[in-house]
Amino acid sequence: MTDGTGRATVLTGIRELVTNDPAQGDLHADAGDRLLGLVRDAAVVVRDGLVEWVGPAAHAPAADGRHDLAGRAVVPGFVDSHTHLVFAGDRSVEFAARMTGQTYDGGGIAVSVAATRAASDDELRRLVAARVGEMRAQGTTTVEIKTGYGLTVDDELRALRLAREVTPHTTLLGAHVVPREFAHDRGAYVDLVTGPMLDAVVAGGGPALAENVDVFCEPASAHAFDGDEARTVLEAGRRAGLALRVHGNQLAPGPGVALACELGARSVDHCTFLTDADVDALVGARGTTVATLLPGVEFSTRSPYPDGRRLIDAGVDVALATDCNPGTCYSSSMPFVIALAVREMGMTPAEALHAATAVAARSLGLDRRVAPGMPAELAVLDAPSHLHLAYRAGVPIASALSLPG
Ligand SMILES: N=CN[C@@H](CCC(=O)O)C(=O)O
Ligand SMILES: [Zn+2]
Repeated sequence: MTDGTGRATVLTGIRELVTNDPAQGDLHADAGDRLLGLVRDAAVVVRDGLVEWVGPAAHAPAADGRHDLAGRAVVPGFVDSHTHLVFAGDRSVEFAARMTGQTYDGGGIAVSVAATRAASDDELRRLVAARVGEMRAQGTTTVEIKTGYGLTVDDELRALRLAREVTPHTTLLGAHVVPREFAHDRGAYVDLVTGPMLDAVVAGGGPALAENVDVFCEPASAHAFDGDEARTVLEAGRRAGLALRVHGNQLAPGPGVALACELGARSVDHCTFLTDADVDALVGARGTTVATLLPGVEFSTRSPYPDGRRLIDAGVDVALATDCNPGTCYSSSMPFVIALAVREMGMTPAEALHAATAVAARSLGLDRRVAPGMPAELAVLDAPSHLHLAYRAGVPIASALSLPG
């Protein structure tokens, strides 16, 4: 949306505009419309990639150019706050085996590690660009990318550099699993991650290659990290100046959620198996720690879906993301995730869209409102309202909005 010309473009013909800004919405509207700051028959003025004006079309100011959306809905661009896009190789056979009853335990990650280590920079660059393009074509305008398929200092740094070519929102996931070569000395691998690997990520005095550090905390998997190991990784990441994220409670109840809340992580992701105490911890961490639900994973691993309704009713901040990765969910589609959240997790269409934009953004330290001064990160729906995201599941109605140059 940035043309850098100083010219203002007015977007017209917007049947429904979702702003995520309650100040924009109608105070007498229903709860969902208020949550979304919904404006009907709206206009938006954009200049140099920033929103300059938002409101009813009847009051739109004059602009240098005009872009007519012909009755479509416009929503904030989706924020995919949990992905693992830097990988090579194919694990479709593992997916097919799961569909006939095999369970997921993280063991297949080693297959992606081997293929990713063997790939050239150019091959990985091409794969990442194709995946980001696929996301943009489905309405995602912001993406977080984790490492985790390198698991050596050099391979993890390479993944971070490649990720940084497409997004500033990068996450070191050196503690994804214990690589095979360290299987008999897990402690030495935790030492590598918390020592030389983190040092290399923040070396040089400039901005770190990663914004966040993450850990797959899952005592139910021999491959992932237990609570003590996860705490060691997260505390080292925090000392290095990184924000914290956690893969927690994906395969079974465990310490991941409690640890994330205790340490003030920005997000704890998956949250598939939660105890009452975990829900209480998430309620207590509201405003700091977001529960990021990844229903594409439950779909692709034949697992029970987390109870989004229960979390929202309890007052937890709930975000949605794809977790696009070769093992547990090779889908880049935020509309698919929204449809699953509505169909399978008891979330309303408004709550799901808010979770996929405003709350996911907050988990990255961002603000995803459509309001004056904000980046014009918008998605257009080939439909008259946001309800169609779940209603027309599987139909490619969403795309990132690009203004004609
Ligand atoms: N659970 C850990 N990591 C990924 C899966 C990685 C893989 O299987 O390749 C996830 O978020 O689900
Ligand atoms: Zn993940």
